[in-house]
Amino acid sequence: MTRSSLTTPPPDAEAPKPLLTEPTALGSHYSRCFGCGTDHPTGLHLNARTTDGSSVEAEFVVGEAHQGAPGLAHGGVLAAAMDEVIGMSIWLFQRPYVTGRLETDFRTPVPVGTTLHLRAWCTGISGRKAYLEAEGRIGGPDGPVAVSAAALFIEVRMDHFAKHGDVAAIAAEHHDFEVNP
Ligand SMILES: CCCCC/C=C\C/C=C\C/C=C\C/C=C\CCCC(=O)SCCNC(=O)CCNC(=O)[C@H](O)C(C)(C)COP(=O)(O)OP(=O)(O)OC[C@H]1O[C@@H](n2cnc3c(N)ncnc32)[C@H](O)[C@@H]1OP(=O)(O)O
Repeated sequence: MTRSSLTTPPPDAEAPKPLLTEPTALGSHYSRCFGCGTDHPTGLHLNARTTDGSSVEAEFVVGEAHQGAPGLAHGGVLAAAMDEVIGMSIWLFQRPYVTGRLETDFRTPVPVGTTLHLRAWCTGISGRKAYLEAEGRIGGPDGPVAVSAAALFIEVRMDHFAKHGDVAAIAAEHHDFEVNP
């Protein structure tokens, strides 16, 4: 993976402490999310889980709706898969983050019909900044890496989503979320 200094953890970065100790299915954080929403008609439908509390695994089956060149996955869709699985891997620590920067390496073409085996993990946290990496392998979980990514996520307050997003949709799905805490 080629990554810039912006997505490389500084020397003072700390490893996050796992909260989950049992294998756990993570589910969708929002039914209409392009990455994980079960109600999204053409989304990625990632169904992620963790086995160790500090990394996430999921599969993405590249469909007709995800093409760029005929018969091949669109690079932006592959980047979205990286973004989503990385977002899930930092959500493991139950603090809200958003993507600040996402760097993606496209190593091999990914044909429609391919199952991409995704994995993401955190390489360090420093203040509000979380440093993360992800990869997508083809042919199996240990197959060749087709796409890889490094990211900088920034911790936000929960009201970030209410302030900038759809409060009614949040209220409908996140009953434990206080719009005006
Ligand atoms: C309750 C309903 C909500 C439910 C969701 C809740 C939680 C999440 C739940 C589940 C998650 C599960 C799955 C994951 C889901 C999705 C994955 C995809 C995630 C996304 O797809 S999310 C959408 C795309 N994302 C954005 O929509 C961000 C837009 N943006 C901003 O909202 C601001 O830009 C923000 C907040 C990032 C920063 O703004 P800010 O004002 O708070 O802070 P500031 O600018 O001071 O930055 C602080 C320090 O970060 C450095 N920094 C910032 N950006 C940088 C960059 N790009 N490169 C290098 N360094 C950067 C600064 O240089 C400074 O560094 P220093 O402290 O050293 O000076």
